[in-house]
Amino acid sequence: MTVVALTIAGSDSGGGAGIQADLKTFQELGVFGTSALTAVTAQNTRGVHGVYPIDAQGVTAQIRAVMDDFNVGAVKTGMLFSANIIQAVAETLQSYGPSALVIDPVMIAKGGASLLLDEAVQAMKELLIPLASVITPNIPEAEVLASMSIKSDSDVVEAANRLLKLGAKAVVMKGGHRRQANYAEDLFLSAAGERFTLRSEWIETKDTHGTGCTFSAAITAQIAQGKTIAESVITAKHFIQAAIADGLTLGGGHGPTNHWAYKRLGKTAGKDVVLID
Ligand SMILES: Nc1ncnc2c1ncn2[C@@H]1O[C@H](COP(=O)(O)OP(=O)(O)OP(=O)(O)O)[C@@H](O)[C@H]1O
Ligand SMILES: Cc1ncc(CO)c(N)n1
Repeated sequence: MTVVALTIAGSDSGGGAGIQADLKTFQELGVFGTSALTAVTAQNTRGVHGVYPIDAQGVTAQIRAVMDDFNVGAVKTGMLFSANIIQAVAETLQSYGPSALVIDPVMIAKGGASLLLDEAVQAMKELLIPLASVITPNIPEAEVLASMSIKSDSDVVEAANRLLKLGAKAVVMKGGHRRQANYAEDLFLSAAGERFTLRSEWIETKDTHGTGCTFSAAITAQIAQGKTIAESVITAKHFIQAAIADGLTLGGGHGPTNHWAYKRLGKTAGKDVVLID
């Protein structure tokens, strides 16, 4: 049976992040990808040159078109831009009953451009995060959502617990903005009490455009295929490690990761990833 996933996110004309990264990742992991566009960005590896949001009604209509016609196994959200769009997404998804929902709370692109208005943060916390099967903030996003600064390991745990209190069933605190010696470490915590760290070797590269989108899309593809949240996060870490390690060196700025690497490498993909209880 063909498994279907839906991404609700922005377009990256440069193809490394956003909806393009999501659809490529779904494809590589054997899932049929559908999409609802929230905004068009004029973007490349060097930065974001313009943001053109879709109106909330248009976002709702896209989600309805997909949900009314397909049996969607899992949904992910990326760039949502405004409070209006967040409200439309939350209400529309809820009207179909509970879905497996991965929230990547995208806020700022690598070059510093804002992909979420300040006014939208509250809507994200109140309307969307309570629906999350798992939320995958990077450290700056976790600081905003948990209203605290994150410096130490215990801050990471405290912020994760605050996000669980907002209603997410699980959280992955991504470590790409908080290098630990030679490692990139992501902390997984669930409301049911599971906890582990995924550690991989830190890769020296500037080609990290879209790492977060790719990682959360890989989680979504796995959940759609019936894996548990924890299993999905582990596979996604292998996927992103392989994709960063085999970066494509395209463009003059932060190049995209390599979505082909995971499948090509087979069992050796992300082989340095270690799970620490
Ligand atoms: N240099 C690196 N080496 C190894 N793993 C990395 C590196 N940078 C990021 N990662 C991993 O990539 C994944 C995404 O983390 P990151 O914190 O970069 O997300 P992000 O900031 O949301 O990405 P983006 O905004 O570019 O989409 C995590 O699993 C993280 O550990
Ligand atoms: C459209 C879009 N979504 C997400 C990100 C975050 O990487 C980006 N740069 N662009």
